[in-house]
Amino acid sequence: MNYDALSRPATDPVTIFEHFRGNYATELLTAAIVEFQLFDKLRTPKNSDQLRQEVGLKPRPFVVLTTALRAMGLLQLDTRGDLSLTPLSQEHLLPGGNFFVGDYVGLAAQSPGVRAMIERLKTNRPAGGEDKKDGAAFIFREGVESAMEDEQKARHLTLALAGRAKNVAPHLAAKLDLTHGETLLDIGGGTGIYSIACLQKYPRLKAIIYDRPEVLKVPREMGQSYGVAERMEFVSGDMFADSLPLNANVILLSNILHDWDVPECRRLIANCVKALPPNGQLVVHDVFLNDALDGPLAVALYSAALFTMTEGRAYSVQEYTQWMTESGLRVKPKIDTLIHAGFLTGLKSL
Ligand SMILES: C[S@@+](CC[C@H](N)C(=O)[O-])C[C@H]1O[C@@H](n2cnc3c(N)ncnc32)[C@H](O)[C@@H]1O
Repeated sequence: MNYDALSRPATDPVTIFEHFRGNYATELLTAAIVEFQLFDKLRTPKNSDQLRQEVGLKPRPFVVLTTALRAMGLLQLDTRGDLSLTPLSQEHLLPGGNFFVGDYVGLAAQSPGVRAMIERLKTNRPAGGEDKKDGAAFIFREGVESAMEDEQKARHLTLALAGRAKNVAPHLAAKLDLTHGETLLDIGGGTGIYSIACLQKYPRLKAIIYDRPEVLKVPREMGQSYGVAERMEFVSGDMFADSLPLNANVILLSNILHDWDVPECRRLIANCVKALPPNGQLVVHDVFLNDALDGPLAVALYSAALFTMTEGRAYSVQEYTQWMTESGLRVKPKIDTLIHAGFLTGLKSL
């Protein structure tokens, strides 16, 4: 009997993900206090870019750190771009204050997680990316040591994502209207579970799973188990360097753009739009920070996880909409799926 990718979990696993990512709050807060003395440097409000240069961080780590601290209610940003302390951080995180708790938080300063986070923030490089032993998880591009090129590691990492995908895919398939979808190109498709759910919902739909060669071994097996293999195609390539298949009228980027920095996101969106026919759709399925980049806290902490593992972070609807619009797409309002995720659909004009 075939597996069913459309049945939903009876309970919402979101809190498990939130507990699991809680360590990033400890790591970022401790790094801000102990390593960067960020609160001390903000005794008077300071332009955000000036503070960034003072602490010596590149834009991506600085955004990840300050987004989380703003989501924790410890920093605020005004309309001129000045960062300042909140009453909470003023009272408890300024050295010398009667109710200062920074030394207490500093007890975690030598923990391996905090040290690793400080290293990532300072270097702006993903864990394993320069390391021939491990390789970076989930990302491949020329010049980065990637775990996705190793059969066992690629399988392990890809199957680990299946746990999340099986919960979320039924929600995506229920809300993504593919009535006019003929072929869905799932770029960086991993297990292919999102496509498989759509194939089960839409019996005439076909799907192309595009990924690295070692990863593609997994969705080939999944297609058989879920009984949709005859409508699946598998194409290996480098989504940045190689041309994308041209025979799809819907392209899905599920949990892809959050792995990359802004220039790569813009490039990939532009490449997808080029590969689509007129009236084709680009679907960006991901997590979303709010447009002010000060929350929600759960997404800000997930952004830290993405930051340490990949070259990306979480982005806002406004950021994605800007990149999609500049590539010529008309973007529809976000629709939520599960576990802080949702999708934006961009329509290519005729
Ligand atoms: C975070 S996973 C997302 C998997 C799946 N779409 C999901 O939502 O669970 C990122 C995927 O992108 C693939 N990938 C990374 N860099 C790539 C590249 N340059 N070309 C093609 N695929 C790539 C990885 O192998 C991995 O399967």
